[in-house]
Amino acid sequence: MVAVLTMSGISKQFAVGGQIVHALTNVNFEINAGEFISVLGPSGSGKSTFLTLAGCLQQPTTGIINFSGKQLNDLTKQQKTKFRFDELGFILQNSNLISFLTVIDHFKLIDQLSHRKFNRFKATKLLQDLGVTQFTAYPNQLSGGQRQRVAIAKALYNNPRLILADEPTASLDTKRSFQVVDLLVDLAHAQNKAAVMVTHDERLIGKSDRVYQIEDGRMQQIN
Ligand SMILES: Nc1ncnc2c1ncn2[C@@H]1O[C@H](COP(=O)(O)OP(=O)(O)OP(=O)(O)O)[C@@H](O)[C@H]1O
Repeated sequence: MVAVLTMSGISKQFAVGGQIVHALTNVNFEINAGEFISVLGPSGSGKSTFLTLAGCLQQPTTGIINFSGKQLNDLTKQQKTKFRFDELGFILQNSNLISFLTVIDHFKLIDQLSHRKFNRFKATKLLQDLGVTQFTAYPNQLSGGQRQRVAIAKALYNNPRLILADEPTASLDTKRSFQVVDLLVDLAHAQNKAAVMVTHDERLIGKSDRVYQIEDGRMQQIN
């Protein structure tokens, strides 16, 4: 087994109005290449804090985060930005698409930023696999569900080693939700990716290799 992400003894505290909020307490987590892991938790339990730490978007108060043997705590701001772009695929609740770019232009932009030739075949295949065919539409011409599927395709486009999905099915109907989860599971298994999905929806965790639960900032494996 090849560990992609290891979080050891992670705690995160915030100072709010003279009080300390313990968002995460002594979290230990590991995900290997080829694994699909679900993290279940109610609102305010620490799920977003967990994902932002895993995604190198903020620093833990204590603890060590390793990505394929590299300590993320040690990276400079610039190195972190490059690391996120090269290695991570983020799927958020809201699609965060750029209003003045068409669907296909979002993929052209990713290739431009990477100084690569645009791979139209790869972009359209990914979109079609997710049920999106409106390649020349602008975000405001799509439904919320369609926008989210474009965002998922975007996250997968750079072929990331780790996929971090924050309630990725929040704006999708039941059928599409299961399709998206199936796609993430397939990606993990067939392409040896590590994928973490944070969700409150227990119906979606059936195909997970492992399930963690997070409550009041404490995380434990339940399955
Ligand atoms: N930047 C911050 N400053 C102060 N407190 C914070 C900050 N970020 C998170 N918290 C607190 O940490 C705790 C965990 O929050 P977090 O957003 O990680 O939970 P969550 O499970 O993602 O919730 P939700 O599902 O509602 O988004 C909460 O008590 C929250 O108020």
